[in-house]
Amino acid sequence: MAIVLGPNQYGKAEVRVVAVDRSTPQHSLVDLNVSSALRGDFSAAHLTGDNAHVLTTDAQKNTVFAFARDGIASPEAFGIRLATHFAGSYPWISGARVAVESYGWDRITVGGQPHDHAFRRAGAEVRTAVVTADDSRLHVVAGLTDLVVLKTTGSEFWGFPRDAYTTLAETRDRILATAVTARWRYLGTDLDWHGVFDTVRTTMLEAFASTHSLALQQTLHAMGAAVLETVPEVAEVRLSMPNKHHFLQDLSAFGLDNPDVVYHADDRPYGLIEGTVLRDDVPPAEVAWQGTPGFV
Ligand SMILES: O=c1[nH]c(=O)c2[nH]c(=O)[nH]c2[nH]1
Repeated sequence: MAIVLGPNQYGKAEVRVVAVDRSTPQHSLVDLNVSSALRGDFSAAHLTGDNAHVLTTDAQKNTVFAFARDGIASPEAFGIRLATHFAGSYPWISGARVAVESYGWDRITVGGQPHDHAFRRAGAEVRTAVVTADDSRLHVVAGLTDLVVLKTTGSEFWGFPRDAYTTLAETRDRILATAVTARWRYLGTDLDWHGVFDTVRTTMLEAFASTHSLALQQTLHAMGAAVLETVPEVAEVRLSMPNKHHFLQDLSAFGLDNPDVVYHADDRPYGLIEGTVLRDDVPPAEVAWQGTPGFV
């Protein structure tokens, strides 16, 4: 038996960089969490500790800060800049993946006016971009995590088989709530990144709201399909959607009725509905998805 070195990569994870634009009295800020990972011939470092091929993770971190000095146009553009730079930096580096998380900040309003330089975190939702430079091809997968949505009607769930352990009552009207985690792969690498992101996000929200849901699975498909119909630059959409159950609370112990008014929002367990919606005329690009956890 021989022991061989298998696939490997290395980089700096979770570089937290905040860039402030002070070019006008109304400041703006970009708040990112950037992770880089390099692939290539790093066998000597693993086998003998010879670091001649190791572009240090410290230098990777420094590159993130240095590139931020020129401005961070968008998570996608910043990721493309970094991934292209790393992949081209030494002959033995064959590819790079740069993952960017972007945290939103809204202006605080004071007396009804948006403040020039005071902000509050925009909630749990995170915008993401993963750029993979591989064999001189670039792949961009954008997305969002924890877009929490709820509708108070327009959701049914019935017609499921009843085995020995099925107790769930059929319902023709229920609360539907989820925290959308979505990733979508672009066909282009030179797009209006903010504009196309906003279109995808709005399209998913509108599809969630306007689809009369017979199952969260159906809603998931409708959201992905709406994105593909609306945005030709998107090749595939992967969605992970927990079913955040809301159970009608029994108030009879207090002599009260409960005509669909008071619910218990349960946090666990939750149904987890995941799926991919894709065009059938576009070649797959699995390399673009490597390292994206939690998606089928
Ligand atoms: O939309 C739903 N899909 C399911 O698969 C499921 N299973 C369940 O218990 N409730 C629901 N709701």
